[in-house]
Amino acid sequence: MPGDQILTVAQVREAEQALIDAGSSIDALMQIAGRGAADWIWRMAGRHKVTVLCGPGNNGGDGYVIAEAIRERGGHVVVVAAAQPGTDAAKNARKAFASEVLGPDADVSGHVFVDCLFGSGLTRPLTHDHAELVKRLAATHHRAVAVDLPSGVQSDSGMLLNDDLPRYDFTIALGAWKFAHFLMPAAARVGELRLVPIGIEPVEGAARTVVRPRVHEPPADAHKYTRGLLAVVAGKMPGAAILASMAARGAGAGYVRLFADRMDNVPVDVVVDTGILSEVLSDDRNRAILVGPGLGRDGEARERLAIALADPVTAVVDADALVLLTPRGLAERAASTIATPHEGELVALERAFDLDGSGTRPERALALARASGMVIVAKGPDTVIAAPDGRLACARSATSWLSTAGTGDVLAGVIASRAASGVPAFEAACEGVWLHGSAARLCPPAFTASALAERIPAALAACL
Ligand SMILES: NC(=O)C1=CN([C@@H]2O[C@H](COP(=O)(O)OP(=O)(O)OC[C@H]3O[C@@H](n4cnc5c(N)ncnc54)[C@H](O)[C@@H]3O)[C@@H](O)[C@H]2O)[C@@H](O)CC1
Ligand SMILES: Nc1ncnc2c1ncn2[C@@H]1O[C@H](COP(=O)(O)OP(=O)(O)O)[C@@H](O)[C@H]1O
Ligand SMILES: [K+]
Repeated sequence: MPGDQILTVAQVREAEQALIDAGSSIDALMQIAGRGAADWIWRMAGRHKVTVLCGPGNNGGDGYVIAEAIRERGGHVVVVAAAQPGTDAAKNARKAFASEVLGPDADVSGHVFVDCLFGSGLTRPLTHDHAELVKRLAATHHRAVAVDLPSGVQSDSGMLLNDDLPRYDFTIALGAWKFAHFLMPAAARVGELRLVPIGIEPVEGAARTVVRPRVHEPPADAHKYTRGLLAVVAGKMPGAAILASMAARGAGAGYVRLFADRMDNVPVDVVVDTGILSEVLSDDRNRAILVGPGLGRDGEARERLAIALADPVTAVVDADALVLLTPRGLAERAASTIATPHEGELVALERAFDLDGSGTRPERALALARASGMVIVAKGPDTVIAAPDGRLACARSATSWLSTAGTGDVLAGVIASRAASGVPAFEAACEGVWLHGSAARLCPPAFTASALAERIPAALAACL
């Protein structure tokens, strides 16, 4: 779906050029983009006052188109020009706006502030005057909407080029998503996201957003083994593996078997095996294995990890196992491996695989995926999933209530369950991330990891 793709500035330019080569024009694309954005703003503002701040480039051009579209509908709209239009398309859009344009010193307030100062063309920090103007207008309006990107944000990295930029209620992406819509720190400022399509074709090799998976009911003749047997390897602190098992039970696998030393404190519907790990794993009905939550980091943990990685099924490697993992430990693996590091574990893995950790989060995740041969789920407020073959996906920011102990164990369990259900590694990782974020939305505030695990089936229900 072209609507899922996330493009770099260079990819957007190339894609827009392809549309122009095929007979369109920048002016025509600006009309489609601006009028599409105006539809969203109209829904938000109705007849309340809208102030559009226009910059010198094509983002400013979009602003004049938006203002004219709202004016034509009878809305109350004011344009503040931070600078004169500099591109031909922006000049044409300015000419077509049939109302007054105010200078940057005008004292304006209103309901909705629309930021069309700079978009993807921003290459350096906003000047002091521009930054102050954006902040002032955001403060004198009830709601703030960024068109394409909040001004002051770097499109490809999500970095903020200025301090102290406003937070927006909405960001309306034009043509395609940009990385800054998903990557921190920008992702914390964009608010709700909307996309206005302008006819951009699918771009080969483009990153994608994590979207709701399509999940099918088990076939009529399904039994627990055909739905997938998942082995969860516990260790020193069995609580984490129990949590992962509980989450896994609700994410599709037919049978979750926990390998642990003890049977106490385990919910009745988690099956525990206290046998010898290599024998538990030699069961050829196993479809996936999860190792790491609560594993510990001693010699026994190392041994359990080695046995798990020797198993010829998809492995999800999390928590302590990520710290113990070495390139040698993966050398013999033929089956897929999915690693789910948070930032600290990502740094440890980069060191283990001799990577310098430079670049944006997607670039780092891709470099690690290529170097290690694993699918990398770089989790955090801006979760990124990368595959060794170059596929890349970014998740929409999930609720920050997820920042509580044990939610990572839940994520690992859900991904492992999707893999056990027969979903290939990269897709299982994306599905797991989506289900995890969606279950979190279904929880009340200050939820616990076990409450999150209990909501996984409700999240799954939305995918049927
Ligand atoms: N190219 C196209 O076909 C379309 C582009 N569209 C819009 O065009 C935007 C990109 O337009 P532009 O490339 O003109 O870029 P912008 O409007 O984002 O920026 C304008 C120009 O300002 C200069 N500049 C960069 N940083 C600056 C700073 N801190 N202070 C002062 N000047 C600075 C740069 O030379 C840049 O090209 C997109 O974000 C989108 O809103 C849409 O209208 C859809 C069609
Ligand atoms: N501020 C945040 N916003 C959104 N999601 C978050 C935030 N902080 C953590 N998360 C998510 O919560 C989970 C935390 O995992 P992790 O750090 O491994 O915690 P734990 O080890 O306690 O289980 C990850 O899925 C991560 O993406
Ligand atoms: K903008």
